[in-house]
Amino acid sequence: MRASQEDFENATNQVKLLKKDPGNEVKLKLYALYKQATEGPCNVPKPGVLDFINKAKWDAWNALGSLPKETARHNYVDLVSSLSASSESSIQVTPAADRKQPGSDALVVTSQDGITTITLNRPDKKNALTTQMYHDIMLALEAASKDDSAITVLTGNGDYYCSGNDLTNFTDIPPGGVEEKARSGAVLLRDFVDRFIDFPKPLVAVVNGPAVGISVTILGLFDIVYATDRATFHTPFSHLGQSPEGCSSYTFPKIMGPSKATEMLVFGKKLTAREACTQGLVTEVFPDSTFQKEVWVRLKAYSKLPPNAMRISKQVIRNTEKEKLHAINAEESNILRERWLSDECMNAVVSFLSKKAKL
Ligand SMILES: CCCCCCCCCCC/C=C/C(=O)SCCNC(=O)CCNC(=O)[C@H](O)C(C)(C)COP(=O)(O)OP(=O)(O)OC[C@H]1O[C@@H](n2cnc3c(N)ncnc32)[C@H](O)[C@@H]1OP(=O)(O)O
Repeated sequence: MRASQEDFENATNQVKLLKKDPGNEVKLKLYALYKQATEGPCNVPKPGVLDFINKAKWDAWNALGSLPKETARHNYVDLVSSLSASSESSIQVTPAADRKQPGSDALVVTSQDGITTITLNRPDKKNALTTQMYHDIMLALEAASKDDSAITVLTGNGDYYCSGNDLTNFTDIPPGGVEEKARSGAVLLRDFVDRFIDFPKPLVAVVNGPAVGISVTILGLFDIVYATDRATFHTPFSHLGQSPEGCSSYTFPKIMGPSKATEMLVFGKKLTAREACTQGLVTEVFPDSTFQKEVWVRLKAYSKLPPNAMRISKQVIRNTEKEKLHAINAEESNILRERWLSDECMNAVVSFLSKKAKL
């Protein structure tokens, strides 16, 4: 049965209500079908190669060739209804019954033995952080701060801990354009980092493999960092035309001294786990073969200590710096907002997305 104009209009409204970001590939498909359904075959000039967002949109629309408007309308309605059926948050929570239930599984939260564990779960993308995941991590931290666990852990599934910001986050441009995107990205970054600054209980990173970008910089806000000897720590901000975040412009010089911090944050020097431990960013390194076993035995023992005493002691250690950290976070986020609009940053993202460059 063909979709009516009314079905089509309902579907365009339904898209705005999707709870889960369907991802850039699907959004491009929706865009292309919408344009084809309303305007027919692609009829605008091809954008320049550096205008990669509009070029991706143009490519998607142009790829539909001479598909009839009616068929495009029908395919659009079908696609939206399949998305609505599966639209939930990307946070998966087990076994605590009172938490939000899963739709997809990019983030898994478990609570056991007095430990709430937040696991990045996109191993095929090296646990790169999508916009949805930033939001879900904030929700998970909020819930963990109030649950009855004593300790909260962040870790990754698969061979990577986290490859940092998902670079395809840059391709999803709102109607307000790139300036609007950079503005909302900076707000998201600031909110995200604020949650780590304010987190009230002992926060532990279990670094199960290489860590990149923001997953490294926020380590300065964790109370303990355990790493496998396979882990590396890489902040290639200059390579990406970007600048440090996660309060690392303050925490790294404080932890390792300004010149070692400069090697990492300005020159993008990648540290091994042992180097990171020597420099104080990592608390302890374990052989990969016994990493999980040793770390979890240790954490289970810690989680049996009186939770209120641990919480209060953490706050005594951290609270004196909180105000300063919030100010630094605000400043770093502002500076990054401008960096994201620079040619240096755009070119680096284009290179990665066109598979020309990796770190
Ligand atoms: C204005 C926009 C604002 C947006 C929202 C802002 C929110 C806050 C932002 C905070 C600022 C953060 C900064 C950072 O984190 S900078 C660091 C960014 N990360 C990178 O540059 C890493 C890029 N990835 C790589 O160089 C390599 O993939 C890597 C060395 C990590 C692994 O190489 P390897 O050869 O082992 O594996 P593959 O490259 O084949 O990777 C497997 C698949 O995973 C995809 N992948 C990996 N990392 C990312 C990533 N960061 N973003 C997107 N996709 C990633 C990779 O493309 C492969 O996918 P396919 O199998 O589909 O090809």
